[in-house]
Amino acid sequence: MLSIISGDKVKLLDAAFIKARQMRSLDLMENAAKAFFVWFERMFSAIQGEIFIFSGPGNNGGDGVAIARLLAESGKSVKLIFFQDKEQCSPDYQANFERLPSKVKVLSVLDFDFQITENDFVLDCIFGVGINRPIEGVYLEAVNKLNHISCHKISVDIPSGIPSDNILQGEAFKAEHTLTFQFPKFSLLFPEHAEYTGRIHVVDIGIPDEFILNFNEGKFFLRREDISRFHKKFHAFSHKGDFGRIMLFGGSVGKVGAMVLSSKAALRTGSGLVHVQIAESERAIIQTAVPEVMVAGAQEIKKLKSFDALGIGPGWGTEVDLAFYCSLLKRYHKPLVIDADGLNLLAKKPENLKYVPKGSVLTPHLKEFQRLAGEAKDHKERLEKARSFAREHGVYLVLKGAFTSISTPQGEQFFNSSGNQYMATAGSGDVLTGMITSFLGQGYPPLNAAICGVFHHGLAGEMAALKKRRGVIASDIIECVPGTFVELNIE
Ligand SMILES: NC(=O)C1=CN([C@@H]2O[C@H](COP(=O)(O)OP(=O)(O)OC[C@H]3O[C@@H](n4cnc5c(N)ncnc54)[C@H](O)[C@@H]3O)[C@@H](O)[C@H]2O)[C@H](O)CC1
Ligand SMILES: [K+]
Repeated sequence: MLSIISGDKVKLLDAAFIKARQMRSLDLMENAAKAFFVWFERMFSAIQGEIFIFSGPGNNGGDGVAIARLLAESGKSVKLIFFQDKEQCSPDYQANFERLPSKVKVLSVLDFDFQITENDFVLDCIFGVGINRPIEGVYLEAVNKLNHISCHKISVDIPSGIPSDNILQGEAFKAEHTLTFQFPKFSLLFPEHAEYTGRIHVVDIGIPDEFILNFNEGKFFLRREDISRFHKKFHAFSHKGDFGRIMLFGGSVGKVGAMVLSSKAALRTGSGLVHVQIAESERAIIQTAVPEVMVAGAQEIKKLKSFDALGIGPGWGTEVDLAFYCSLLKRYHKPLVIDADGLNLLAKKPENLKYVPKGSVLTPHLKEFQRLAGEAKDHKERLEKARSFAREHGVYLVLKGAFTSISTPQGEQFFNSSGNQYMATAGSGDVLTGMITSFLGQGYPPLNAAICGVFHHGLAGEMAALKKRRGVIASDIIECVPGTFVELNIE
């Protein structure tokens, strides 16, 4: 799992690593440039056009100079555009400048005519994590011009202008791809920056994760290779009971589809037995749509404790009897999952939050979270609120969106990397509720259930989008859930 550390710690990390390995900072810059080069060759194998590298005065600019050398040596046509005289640039920038082959054309931004065409590439190496104020003057002018040119655009480490841990003030370079070193910089995960970052790629520059862990501030980035360790292993002698008995509450009149999706998703995630508690009049619908599901009667509701997990909220409506809801929360002492109207009802009467069993998983989207925790001025503040909320109420808070975050009662935050924009479709959240409840019912600790639920849900969305793109609907995501276990090699 990658640790996400703040920009001002990156310098400390580099210094400590260089010292421990007895290497030079220049060598680390070379690693970064090589990592870029390898990625670039893989992504854009048959490039036509020229490569324009815009290099600022710091080490981000230094990366750009080293990249210029590697690309030129591999036969590409490269122009390096600088902003400051060499003497005013960082020592590693200067050292790389000395090593530039003569075939790299070097010119000042003041002399550059910005004649860049569609097939050309612009590499943005103006500022990295060392940016300490909004860009202005020649930098702003160049960024504005580049933002109006149509060509391939790649930011190195972070789009220039965006601070590594804060919301952008002013303007920044708009990239099609951002190749970030070692771990995604925190601000790359903010929705406010989506139009600047383009697709985000993380490349290793040789600093082991365990080393970075020393600088960790409780933020982690979840990738495909991290997921199997959060899974439980089942064996040939496992029986239906081991896969859990769960009960889902929701599906008011006209919204029974939410329960169809949640219950189907739970079954596809591996639940042994799924009961649903829905409006009387809607029973026939669910039993026709999902014959594997059982409808709960008064008996089951009485024996709530015999269920391994509960999922509350999809399509429940806000007319639910609050006394009934509170009695569920009070009578059930194990972690459960709350979504949609289950959350809206808590937002209406926040005093009932105290009845939510500790360790439960709450899965609001941004609007539902706002109802629960109040307005936030930006995503950074929203994530802070999510962290405090999880701590204060002793729950796992899954804040849904791109890079869904999971905040823990201990104050950690995990950011998910799977999924895509096509999952923003009706019922997608109901699917996630079913999946997390299913994992919880299979005996996963709540954090593991949340992590596996969120990652597999996103991966299923990616698989569904391969053939359907914006035509993906929630049922397609469910159909792809079993394939995610195959894809990640989970038994
Ligand atoms: N471990 C790694 O991830 C490595 C990353 N590398 C790269 O180095 C940069 C960070 O380099 P640094 O020199 O600290 O910062 P910058 O290049 O971003 O530039 C700082 C430079 O610019 C001045 N400055 C800051 N803001 C402004 C502004 N708005 N206008 C004008 N000037 C500004 C500041 O005073 C400094 O002089 C990282 O992102 C990676 O790309 C290394 O290559 C190796 C390891
Ligand atoms: K940059």
